[in-house]
Amino acid sequence: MNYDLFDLSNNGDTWTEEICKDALVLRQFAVAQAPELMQAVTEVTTQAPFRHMQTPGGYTMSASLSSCGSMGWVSDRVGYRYSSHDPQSKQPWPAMPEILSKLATEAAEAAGYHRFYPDACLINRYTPGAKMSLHQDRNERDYDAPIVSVSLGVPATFLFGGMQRGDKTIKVPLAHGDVVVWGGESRLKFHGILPIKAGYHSLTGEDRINITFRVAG
Ligand SMILES: O=C(O)CCC(=O)C(=O)O
Ligand SMILES: [Fe+2]
Repeated sequence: MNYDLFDLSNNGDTWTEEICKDALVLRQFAVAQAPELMQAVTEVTTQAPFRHMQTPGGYTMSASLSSCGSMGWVSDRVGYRYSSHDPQSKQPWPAMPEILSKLATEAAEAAGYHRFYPDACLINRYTPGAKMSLHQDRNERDYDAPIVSVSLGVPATFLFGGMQRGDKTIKVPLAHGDVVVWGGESRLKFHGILPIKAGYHSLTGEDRINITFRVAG
């Protein structure tokens, strides 16, 4: 099997696994709060609905997305970037609900990153078959802050690679409530999501929801 992450700690309900240096999975870290997190996601996406963005290369992303916080990630024919406004509504992105920012700060702390205060929260929705190709998160202004990424609903296989697109990848199964935190030497590593298999979760239906926190600057 290609999956044997090193178990760093185990507190019974939640445990921590290392993908590689400076990349951790906090298993089940967000399970207890998941219903409230989903409620916050629904509040955000009522104001800024999920949409499929265009890539600079002219493709349409299979995951649909929304954002909250002072900066939101956008993609169009011009490129990838952060914007203070939702290009669809021309309004500022919805404020980041406290339950989301607090969870992000706590998860970062649990992974050893102190004082992580994200200004950008990207929400990805994957329906069956949707995926995210290997990419680096590199539109943020500085790379000192980690990325905190929360999985809800239907499971996924996360690919985590190296500094080059062609580097070998590790397959990491992500379940409802798992949180991945990567920073330091892993901050710019390529990662992606394999096509989501058909499934069902009582909180999200057929979807997988991913909430990704960054300091965009
Ligand atoms: O859905 C995920 O778990 C990863 C999302 C991601 O890599 C991103 O939004 O940049
Ligand atoms: Fe990413």
